[in-house]
Amino acid sequence: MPLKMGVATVTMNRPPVNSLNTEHLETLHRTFIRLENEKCRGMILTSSSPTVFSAGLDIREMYKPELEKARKFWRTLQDMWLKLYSSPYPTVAAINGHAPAGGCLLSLSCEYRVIVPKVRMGLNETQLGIVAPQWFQDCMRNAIGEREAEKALIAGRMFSSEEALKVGLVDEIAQNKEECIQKAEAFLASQANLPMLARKTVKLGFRHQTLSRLLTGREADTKIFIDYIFQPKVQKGLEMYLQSLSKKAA
Ligand SMILES: CCCC/C=C\CC(=O)SCCNC(=O)CCNC(=O)[C@H](O)C(C)(C)COP(=O)(O)OP(=O)(O)OC[C@H]1O[C@@H](n2cnc3c(N)ncnc32)[C@H](O)[C@@H]1OP(=O)(O)O
Repeated sequence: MPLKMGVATVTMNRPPVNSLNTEHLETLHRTFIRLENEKCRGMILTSSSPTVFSAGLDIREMYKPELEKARKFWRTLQDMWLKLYSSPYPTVAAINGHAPAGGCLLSLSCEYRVIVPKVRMGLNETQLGIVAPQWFQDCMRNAIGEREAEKALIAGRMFSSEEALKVGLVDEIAQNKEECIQKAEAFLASQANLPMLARKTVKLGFRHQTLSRLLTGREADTKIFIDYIFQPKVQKGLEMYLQSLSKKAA
C-alpha cells in the first residue's frame, strides 16, 4: 500500500479473481482502519489482476459452511464495508477488470469510479438465486437512482463499461489501467484543496441513512444471511454455480 503525497493505492491481490473470503475482507478492513489512523488524504482501490477487479464474495465461504464461520464471514464483510463507506478520506475505485456482486459493492462504496473498456460490473445476485442485501441495494440506488436500481437489481444485470457510464454507475472510462489510475489521481487532486472537515461532514451526511440502516440492524442482517444460505435449495444453487465456474476453467 504505497502512500504518495498522502494518497494510498490499495491493490487487491488474491489470485486468481480477488474473491472476498474472510481473510481477504479482514485485510481490507485493517487497511482502511490504518489509512484513517494515518490521516490519509485519499485512496485508490484497484486490483493486481489484469482482467478482474473482484469476483465478489468467495462463494466457497457460503457453500456448506460451518455456522460460526459463516457468521464471522458476514460480520467481517459488514465491518469492512462500514469502514470503507464511511471513510473520512476521498476514495476512488479504479475498476481495471470485471466487478460482479461484492466486487461491484466495493466500487460502489467508493466516491468516484473509473472503469476500463470491455469489462462488466453489476449486482448479479438474482441470477445466482441469492438476494443482494438491503445495504448492497442502497449503494446501487444511491449511485444510479431508484428506477434504474430497481430494474438492475431485479434482473441481476451486469453492465458493460459503456452501459455503466451511461447509467451513472461509473464516472469515467479510461483506455487502460494506467489511465484509470491517472484519472483516479486527478479526481483526488481535485479534492485536495477542499477543507477536509467540511468535505467529510457532507459525505457522511449523504451516507448517513444507508450506514445507519445497517448499523441499527446488523444482527438482523446477519440472521437473514444465515437463514438464507442454509436453505437446501440455495445450497444446491451455489453448488451448481460453483460447478459451472469450474467447468468453464476445465
Ligand atoms: C444472501 C447472500 C448475499 C450475498 C451477496 C453477495 C454475493 C456475491 O458477491 S456472490 C459472488 C458473485 N460472483 C460472481 O458471480 C462472479 C463469478 N465469477 C465470474 O463470473 C468469473 O470468475 C469472472 C468474470 C470474475 C472471471 O472470469 P475468469 O477470469 O474467466 O475466471 P474463472 O471464471 O475461470 O475463475 C477462475 C477461478 O476462480 C473461481 N471463482 C470465480 N469467481 C469466484 C467466486 N466469486 N468465489 C469463489 N471462486 C470463484 C472459479 O471457480 C475458478 O476456480 P478454479 O476452477 O478452481 O480455477
